[in-house]
Amino acid sequence: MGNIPTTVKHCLSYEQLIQDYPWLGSRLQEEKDEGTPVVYGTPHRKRTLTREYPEYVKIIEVGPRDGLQNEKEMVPTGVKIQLINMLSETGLPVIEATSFVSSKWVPQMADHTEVLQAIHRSSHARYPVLTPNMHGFRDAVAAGATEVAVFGSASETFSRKNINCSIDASMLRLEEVICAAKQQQIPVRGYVSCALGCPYEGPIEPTKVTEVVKRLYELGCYEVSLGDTTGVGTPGSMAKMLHCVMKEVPSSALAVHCHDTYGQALANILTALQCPGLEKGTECEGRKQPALRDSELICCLAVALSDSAALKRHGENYPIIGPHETHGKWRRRKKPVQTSNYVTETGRMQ
Ligand SMILES: CC(C)(COP(=O)([O-])OP(=O)([O-])OC[C@H]1O[C@@H](n2cnc3c(N)ncnc32)[C@H](O)[C@@H]1OP(=O)([O-])[O-])[C@@H](O)C(=O)NCCC(=O)NCCSC(=O)C[C@@](C)(O)CC(=O)[O-]
Repeated sequence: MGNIPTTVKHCLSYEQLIQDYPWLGSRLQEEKDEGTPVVYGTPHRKRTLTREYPEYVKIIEVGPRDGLQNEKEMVPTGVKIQLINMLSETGLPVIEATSFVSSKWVPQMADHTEVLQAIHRSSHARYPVLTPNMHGFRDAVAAGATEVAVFGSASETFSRKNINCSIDASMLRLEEVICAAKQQQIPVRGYVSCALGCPYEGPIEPTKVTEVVKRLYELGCYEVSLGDTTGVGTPGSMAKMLHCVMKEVPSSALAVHCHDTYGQALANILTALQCPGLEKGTECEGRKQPALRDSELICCLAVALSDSAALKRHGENYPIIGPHETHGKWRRRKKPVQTSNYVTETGRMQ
């Protein structure tokens, strides 16, 4: 495997994942041997993992947006279009195409309209775009967006740094966007950044994450993606956070978005995949949730696929795009590799 990073090795080989995280392997083996779910942790931190993995994992490709948004060099519009078209050909069901944010804040996404209008839309895929406010929403709809994503944060400081307003103010903005989208029958996804920690505030309480997720869900997001924005999460903090959020928001409306800054993304995703759904008949905000079985768990796993060789064939010398080092920053690999999978986002469980 040479200098291929851990995450890529994990994507290529489940055995490698188990080798690098032996504790996962032993527990999986225990489960297999005993034929029952494993309960671990001290009594007050008990958590049961499901024995089976979901039968279906929805992959949400976010590379063209989250991957490219902080590239130092401007990625030519044609390359972005080519990348999205190639991703569409892989059969991915959802490809986040671009972002209708301010080009003063994120110059890499300034060509959002050209990108959205020029891509070949596959009939089996959806192409959501980020819209932080009504300005962005209107531009996105005018450019032909048929699905949008709004984003908030569980950290007050991150919210101010990222979108220049408090969490409360952002909810008012997002409510406007969600209402306008509803009127036009445009589905809205939500993101909550810093779900497992903030680069400014450090650890974020799962109850705070839950509060913001619940608000977005109640406003009308059909799915809320829990962002480990700087990749500081661990299987332990992921399990704790999900456990808390799932008490208030049905797992069918949740996704996880794991950055691989510290090589933990796959382990965190594995934890999310093992997380049991709500118990049969659980009351959630007065609505009776459907009974869920392990086999009905649906988890999304967004893997940014980048193929430097393919991009080169199209006349652009773009090295492979790597996992985030800090929020939104992608590490440029010293040497391009042939084809890699970088986990950037995951999850919907149902
Ligand atoms: C949210 C804003 C726009 C507020 O930006 P602001 O400066 O506070 O907005 P404003 O309302 O005061 O407007 C200032 C100027 O921006 C313009 N403007 C206002 N809105 C737009 C718009 N939509 N598109 C284009 N222009 C816009 C507006 O027209 C005005 O123009 P001026 O009159 O000065 O010429 C700004 O802070 C912004 O664009 N931030 C970008 C944030 C961003 O893109 N972050 C990265 C994406 S989030 C993420 O990556 C996390 C995620 C989703 O991946 C999950 C995870 O990893 O955790």
